[in-house]
Amino acid sequence: MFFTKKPAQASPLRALYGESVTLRLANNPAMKQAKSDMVQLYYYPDFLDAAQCGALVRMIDAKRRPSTVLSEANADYRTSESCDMDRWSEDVRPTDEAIAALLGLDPVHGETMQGQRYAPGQQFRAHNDYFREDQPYWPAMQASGGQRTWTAMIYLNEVEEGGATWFPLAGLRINPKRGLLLAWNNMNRDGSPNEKTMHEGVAVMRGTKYIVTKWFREGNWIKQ
Ligand SMILES: O=C(O)CCC(=O)C(=O)O
Ligand SMILES: [Fe+2]
Repeated sequence: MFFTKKPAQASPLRALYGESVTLRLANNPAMKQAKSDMVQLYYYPDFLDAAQCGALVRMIDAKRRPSTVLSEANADYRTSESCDMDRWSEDVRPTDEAIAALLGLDPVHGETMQGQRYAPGQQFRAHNDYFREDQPYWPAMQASGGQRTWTAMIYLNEVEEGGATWFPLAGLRINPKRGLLLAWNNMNRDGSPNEKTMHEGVAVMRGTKYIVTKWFREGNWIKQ
């Protein structure tokens, strides 16, 4: 008997999210697309101002705890500290809703925004944000809204050295800049997972890196 790896599945629903968000971003003059045939990645400089970034940094500092991952056993895989940002709080909600509106997605698809803090030496090793449907965690993810489609992240400060977000397979490397938002499609045009979206939060060398990340699901994260 042979066990073969199941080929990545195309999905009309995920393809539709790819297409609708792409159209929306293409019509936003503040949004710039990275030059890559492999990954659909967009930049929006100064999406948040200094005061908004500062408020989020203070919240992360107040609530941070060691980060977790779904399946990598390796202890140094994600060494940053994270926290969930309360989407109903008056300090989080406007940013949370602004990100969803920017992408043209209903906020119910958005997971709880995560704050992350990286001290010198801390990193988030190469990974894909989408879920692997052959993993034991998948049924639980399916029940909480299914596959991740788009990722949005915002750098909340400048880092003295290190801390880039690196997409080694797509040849893209983005340096942290306060207020800069990145958004990328984790899927291919046909809605299958795009392996070329593999990325890494490169170790910080000097300074501290603060970001917020928001992952969008194909289904509803918030149950109505
Ligand atoms: O820290 C970074 O630059 C990347 C963070 C990241 O990949 C994530 O939060 O999914
Ligand atoms: Fe990621």
